[in-house]
Amino acid sequence: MANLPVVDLSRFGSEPRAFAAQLREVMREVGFCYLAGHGASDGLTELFALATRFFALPEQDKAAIGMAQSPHFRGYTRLGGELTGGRVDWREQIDIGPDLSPIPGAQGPWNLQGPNQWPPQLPELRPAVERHCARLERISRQLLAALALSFEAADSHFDTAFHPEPDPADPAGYRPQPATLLKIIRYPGAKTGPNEEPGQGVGAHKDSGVLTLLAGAPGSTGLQVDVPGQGWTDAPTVHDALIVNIGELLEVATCGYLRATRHRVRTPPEGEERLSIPFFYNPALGSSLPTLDLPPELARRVRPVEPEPDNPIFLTYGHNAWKSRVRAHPDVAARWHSAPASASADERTRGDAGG
Ligand SMILES: O=C(O)CCC(=O)C(=O)O
Ligand SMILES: [Fe+2]
Repeated sequence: MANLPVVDLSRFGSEPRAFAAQLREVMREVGFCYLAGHGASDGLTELFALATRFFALPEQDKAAIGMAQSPHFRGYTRLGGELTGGRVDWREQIDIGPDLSPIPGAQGPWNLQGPNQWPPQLPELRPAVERHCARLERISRQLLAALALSFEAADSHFDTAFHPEPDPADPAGYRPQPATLLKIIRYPGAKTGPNEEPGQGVGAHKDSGVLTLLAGAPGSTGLQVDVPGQGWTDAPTVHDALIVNIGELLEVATCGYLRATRHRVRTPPEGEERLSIPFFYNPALGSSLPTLDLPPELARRVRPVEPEPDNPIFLTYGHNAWKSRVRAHPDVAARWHSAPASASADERTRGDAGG
């Protein structure tokens, strides 16, 4: 049963305008949908099987690739090792990004470029992740092309933010490419008392980037979406569908026409677990998403981007991601980076972070 709208990507080829308009309105009204017809299901069974094997490894093997060892916020985070909204999340996870060399002498957000940490016990993991990420990157590009079209912009409108030309002002060693992030996550079940709310798997948040494509393992429960006008709504895994939502930067780039919607994961019941693999499609670290010039009939329907003074949005992707990473993993920040989440000229006045 799908509690969120369903859109079918296979329609984009045959009826691009109709598909694009449907996606735009769904991402305006709800900010979340199930995506069918995406063709990326094949690798997921294998990836979830590898995830199960990874999480079953002894604690010391998982700790051997602990994020605390990575100035680039890559690797394993143990249960309770992450915060959202200042509260502990009850999940364990591996964070994986583009596997690149660090930028020599990097400051602040430039530290987000760097190598991953892979578990030596599972040599199959890296190729499986890389295949999955390549597929999801193609799907993300299609979705952004559709959204651009739906606002009467060129389908390539957003591409420069993801694949910018090298700029002489960039730090030496910076590789401009999409700063994607894949998380492989396990939420263990826990007992709740008769009048107790389930615990915080991950606290309520909006994603800080552009697009998120989430795969849940079959039967996994616990994801909830704060659907406007409806409140917290369960978003169970639907066979062969990805869950897609937009992040803060796309809300800003569409002047609030599209909506970044809050979501959370509640701890599953005792004896169950949730496995999920979200893929975050983000611009290059040094890029910001170009704002769309909305056609007049759509411009009349924009909404102000809600101000959230505690949580500014930084338009340059690297700054916005740095804010979220430093908040979510203060131990990593304290060990490697003395600088706080950097304020800069491109600060906006709204936002919430997580993911
Ligand atoms: O695990 C999930 O299903 C959701 C994860 C999430 O929202 C996030 O990491 O940003
Ligand atoms: Fe999220």
